[in-house]
Amino acid sequence: MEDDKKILEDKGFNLQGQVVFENYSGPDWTNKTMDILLQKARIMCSDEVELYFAGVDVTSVHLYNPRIELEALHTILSFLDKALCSGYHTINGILHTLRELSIKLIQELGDKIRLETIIVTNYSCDKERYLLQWGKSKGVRSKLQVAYVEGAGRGAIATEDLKVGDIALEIPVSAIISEELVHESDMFPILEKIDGISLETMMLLWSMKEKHNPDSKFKLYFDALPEVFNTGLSFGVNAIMALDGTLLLEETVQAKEHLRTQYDELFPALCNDHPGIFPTELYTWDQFLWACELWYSNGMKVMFTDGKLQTCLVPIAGFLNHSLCPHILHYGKVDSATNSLRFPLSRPCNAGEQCYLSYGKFSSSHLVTFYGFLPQGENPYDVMPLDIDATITDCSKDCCPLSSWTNHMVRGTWFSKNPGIFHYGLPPPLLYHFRRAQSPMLQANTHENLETELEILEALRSTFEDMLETLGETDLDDRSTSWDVKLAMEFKDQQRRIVSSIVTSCYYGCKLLEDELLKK
Ligand SMILES: C[S@@+](CC[C@H](N)C(=O)[O-])C[C@H]1O[C@@H](n2cnc3c(N)ncnc32)[C@H](O)[C@@H]1O
Repeated sequence: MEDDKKILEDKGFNLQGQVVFENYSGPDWTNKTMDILLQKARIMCSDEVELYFAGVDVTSVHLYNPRIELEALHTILSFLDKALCSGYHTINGILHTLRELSIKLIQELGDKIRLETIIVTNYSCDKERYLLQWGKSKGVRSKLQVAYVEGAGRGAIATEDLKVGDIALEIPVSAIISEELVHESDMFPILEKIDGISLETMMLLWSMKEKHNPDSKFKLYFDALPEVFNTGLSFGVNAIMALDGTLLLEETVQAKEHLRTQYDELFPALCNDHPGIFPTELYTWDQFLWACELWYSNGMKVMFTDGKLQTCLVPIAGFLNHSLCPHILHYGKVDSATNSLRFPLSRPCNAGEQCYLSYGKFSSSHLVTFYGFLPQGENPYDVMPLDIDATITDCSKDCCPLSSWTNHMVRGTWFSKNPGIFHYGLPPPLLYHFRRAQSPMLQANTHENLETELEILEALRSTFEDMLETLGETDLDDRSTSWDVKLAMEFKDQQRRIVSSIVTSCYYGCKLLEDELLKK
């Protein structure tokens, strides 16, 4: 993030800087102060993708990414809470007023982005209820219940109105499936002798057998797992063919090949050498793939109190679905006071509403491959990497913050607020790269360079038009087919929409430039 820091400093933002409250009087003081705090916090919470698309205009970051807005408001709230706890008594009133305003803004943001959850009523949730009861007996505290929700399997529904900071779910470490279990198992002495095998793979092999163990401590957890996962790793030939023209085709094929190689390295050898511990019928390729999908779609990174980060399966928390602007943003660190994993709310969730988690800042291609779904709403992390030789501008690294980006990408131009001349809704570092490539001595975007601009935009338009052609037309006849073809086609539609937005933006950009040139 060194480059990002540089961009911030160039904009006059000092991340380490103290917040100084000045002139706390006047009717609009609270709103103005909140604006200043938000500008800082948005930048602090921005990731490389947002900073790339914002270019030097980092203050615009929040407009298109509600998740960053939520993180920023949350950062402010934590800062105010800390300040209130540390007892700056003279300004307590001000801090409280700002705190109330942050809570109000978080509430308003939640209302704006609320997703409707349709609960499917004709599904019994017996297995899930048994698991919740088991959890309670193990010390799990939950303000969530499980229901079948349209389009996402099971989901977690708030049983009461939950406020910012409330703990929706608390799981004691003893109810988490972690490495400890594989260490204690009879497989460990065999597995630890295998060269290069990771603890994650050991856990995966352990879970394949434990799933069938009638005496397992986690039996109710395994019983409540889906029989199939329907991720991109299970795509059939037709779905893979439907991905033709997208990068996801190669990604899914490679991911599956990688897993197949891993399986072939272990089996049938382990079953032949240790049939008592690795029974052949439990270690088929299909069951291996099921376990991979389980760990990819349900595994959670957990930081334990000894500082070790492990991928774990967390019963009950595994019912939480993902959202682009979730209720639960910060989780995954075991609380040392309670020795439990807590899931606190970053935005309110009303009783009966589905409570969402963030799985991470993932692109749709990642979510399709490893989780098997496309999130609702516009995903700001849906970026297409561009294979561009960025070394042309490398020599000018220090002159302009835009030159520091070496990996270029695009996303839907609807995320940009600036379709105007010299911007065209396209990422500023990408345009900068092409400008420098065309005319290395270029100092600024001026009307002298209109011809160069036009050449760049025409070249970009032609590249993305070719890409659109490669993606082909939507085949509406295939809509009623299997889940995998449907998902692959929805993904491709989304890719088409992104590319098409870029073509349209280039087209309008060219028009703007032609009009300007006529005026000259
Ligand atoms: C950790 S599990 C969540 C619980 C899951 N729905 C279930 O029934 O077991 C992750 C899986 O839930 C589904 N999922 C999560 N978020 C989703 C969303 N926003 N839309 C559709 N499916 C989602 C995907 O199938 C994903 O692989």
